[in-house]
Amino acid sequence: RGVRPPPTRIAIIGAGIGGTSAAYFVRQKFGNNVPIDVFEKGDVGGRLATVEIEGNEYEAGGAVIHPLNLHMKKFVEELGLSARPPTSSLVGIYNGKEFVFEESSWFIINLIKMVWYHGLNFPRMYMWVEEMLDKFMRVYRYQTSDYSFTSVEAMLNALGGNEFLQRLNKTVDETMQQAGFSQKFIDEMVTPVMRVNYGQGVQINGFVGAVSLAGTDSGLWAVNGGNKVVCTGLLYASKANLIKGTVTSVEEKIRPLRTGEGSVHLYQVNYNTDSGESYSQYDIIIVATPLNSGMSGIRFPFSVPAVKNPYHQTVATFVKGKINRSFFGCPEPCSLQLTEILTMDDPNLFFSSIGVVTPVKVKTDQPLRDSANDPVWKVFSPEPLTEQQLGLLFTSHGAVKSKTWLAYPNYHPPERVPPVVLNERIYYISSIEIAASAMEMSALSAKNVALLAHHQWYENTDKIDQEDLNEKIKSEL
Ligand SMILES: CC(C)=CCC/C(C)=C/CC/C(C)=C/CSC[C@H](N)C(=O)O
Repeated sequence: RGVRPPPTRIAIIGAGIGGTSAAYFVRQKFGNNVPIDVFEKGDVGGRLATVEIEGNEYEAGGAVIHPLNLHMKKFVEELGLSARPPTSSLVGIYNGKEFVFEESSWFIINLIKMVWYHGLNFPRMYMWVEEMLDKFMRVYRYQTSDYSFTSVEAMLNALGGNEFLQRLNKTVDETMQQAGFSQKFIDEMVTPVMRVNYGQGVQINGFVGAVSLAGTDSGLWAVNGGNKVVCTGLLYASKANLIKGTVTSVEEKIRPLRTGEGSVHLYQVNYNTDSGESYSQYDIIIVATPLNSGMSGIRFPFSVPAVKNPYHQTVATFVKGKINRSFFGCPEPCSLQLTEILTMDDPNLFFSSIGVVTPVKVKTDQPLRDSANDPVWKVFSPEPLTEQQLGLLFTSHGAVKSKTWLAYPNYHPPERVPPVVLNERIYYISSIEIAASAMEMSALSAKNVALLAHHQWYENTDKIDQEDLNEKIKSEL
């Protein structure tokens, strides 16, 4: 049997972090001669977007990266970009009436407060998250050795066995209660973290809950110039062809071979651009945009399971102004120095968090915070803020800009996980988001899909869905 020729053309739908990292990994795997088309109806970067306020740009979507997110780290290094540390903040937790926790600028005071209010819940939480993170890190070894998975479940199982799989079936509330965390700690500390990171409380699944808690680790960072520059960089490095258009449908086409013997099965991507309707044909299609209702609207010649639920709406509103400290129970003159206010679950609260943000570009000649000027605050809320609500949160304000996102899945365990393989040679990167939506999750799903597409094309089955991978890899070393 001869070696199969490479695919004639590969399509990637979506130029967010999933789609652009797929272009990068597909180029690595399939070589320089395969044409890659990337379709994008909006801006390159997708949900990694910025908002401009008075000449500065601020992260409006995916904002933070964990120090152990190795794909994002490598992209930044290889693209010659640089990291920007997040601004230090003083965090307060607000229950709708008063603060249940106020961070101090003194480490020792925070330590005493934490132990006083929550006993050993804090250190235990860090250990709990670190244990999961340790297992999660196995993915990098698997991928470096070219192993791939045909489903999110198979990947999670290879990383953390049944424990990881079970995280998708229970809420983070149940999971943490069963692990012995106090309900007071879950309500006062865990819920606010879920609300700021995923706009939802502790009813989200235990896996995304742990990822969200990893987002409280120290050393988080972002990309200097904006996280979206990783996407433009990856697209450029992959030498893919960007098609600015909306994909409307994918059709299957059977073309008889010229020799008269047999036929080839191709996929036709139909799309609209400013110059009208068009189509192109491909051997492989990678879908890197959520197919959930109200999102992409692409029609396929088959049904896609588990993508019925719409994504969760989150509005990011940027306000340059003076926060109304008396709204938070501290009438002027008020010594409240908090720069990040997270909230507990309270049906009367119209926002989930409010915090000071700094521009995405590090300017050496400008202090990160400038006391002469009002800071820019980012407010997360489920609905756009009304004038009246802005008036409650700010005593005075200048520029206001907002961005409404369908940001991440509505998490409702037990989760129905969408497939990674939608059909023969059609792959779905965004299925990973039901486990957890984060930049690194999309990047690793993209690498998995690039490996899987390559192995399936060249019928390399010994690199797909291998059992006991952790042990197998150890014996290979
Ligand atoms: C399994 C565990 C504990 C971690 C996996 C590693 C990982 C993906 C860490 C990401 C942590 C992080 C930066 C969380 C922030 S939440 C995502 C947020 N919505 C955003 O994208 O900004």
